[in-house]
Amino acid sequence: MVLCAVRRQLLGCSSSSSCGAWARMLQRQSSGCVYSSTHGFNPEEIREKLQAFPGGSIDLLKQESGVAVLTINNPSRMNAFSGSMMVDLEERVSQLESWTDCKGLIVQGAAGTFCSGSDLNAVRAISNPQDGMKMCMFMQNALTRLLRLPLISVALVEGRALGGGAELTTACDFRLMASGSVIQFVHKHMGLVPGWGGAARLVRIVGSQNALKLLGGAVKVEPRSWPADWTGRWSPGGTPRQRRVQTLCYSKLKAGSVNIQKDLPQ
Ligand SMILES: CCCC(=O)SCCNC(=O)CCNC(=O)[C@H](O)C(C)(C)COP(=O)(O)OP(=O)(O)OC[C@H]1O[C@@H](n2cnc3c(N)ncnc32)[C@H](O)[C@@H]1OP(=O)(O)O
Repeated sequence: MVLCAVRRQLLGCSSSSSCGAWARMLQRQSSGCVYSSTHGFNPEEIREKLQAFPGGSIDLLKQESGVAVLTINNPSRMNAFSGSMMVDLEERVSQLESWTDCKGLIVQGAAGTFCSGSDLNAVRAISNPQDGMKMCMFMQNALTRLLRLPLISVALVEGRALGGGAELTTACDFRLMASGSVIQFVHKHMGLVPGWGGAARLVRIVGSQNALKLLGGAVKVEPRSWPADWTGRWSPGGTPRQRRVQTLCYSKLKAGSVNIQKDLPQ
């Protein structure tokens, strides 16, 4: 029965309302973290340390439509992630994991920009490599769980997505870029590698050659230079999954909360 339900879901069956629920339940069972105690990782310990760097918030709006909106909210620092926001993110992901009716997720930044990555003040204050590593493990776990949520997720990029902000966009199924927006893996300027798992996810999205170019050159990705199949920008064809997310995004965009990118249908 389980296999049958999965198969029906894979075949795009929509006749049974329980079909999607089954698949979501199974996917939820297979979701999990990258790092656990077997890797010497103690989330409670790093949570406590991260809370010492407060500021901003990660806000979750659960809409009756089953579409959730996750907002990175720290405008005075261009939505950089403070330590407490990292803990917030993990909590919001847990809330989404237990919201079984959630169908779609929009990840956006507050006040017209997406996210400028890790809060550099917190990064500097986490002064030893061990804690830096634990912070990265914590974020990799949270973003892996975000990506594995059994729903369609889209990063709505307005303004800049830099460093960890660029990595965050790779933890969504799709990236939708407003005109004038930029995604840039600026890590190399600081002698860093993407510590939030963004490099591995980027390879899956754009392939290893393109990922090397984007990471090694800190190339600015702008809406026109980011091919449609990387972003999931509107196109008449596409897979049923792409069409569903496009419809979802379009209704959100029509509602007026972000600027409509020129190449979206009017
Ligand atoms: C594994 C994760 C690795 C990482 O994410 S490392 C962080 C990577 N991100 C960055 O390097 C971005 C650094 N920020 C910038 O380049 C610029 O601030 C940015 C985003 C282009 C915006 O430039 P402008 O529009 O000129 O605005 P601004 O520089 O005056 O910034 C406004 C206020 O926001 C602050 N801010 C921006 N990004 C921040 C960050 N990541 N951490 C901490 N504070 C940050 C900035 O310091 C400024 O604050 P204040 O008004 O001077 O008090």
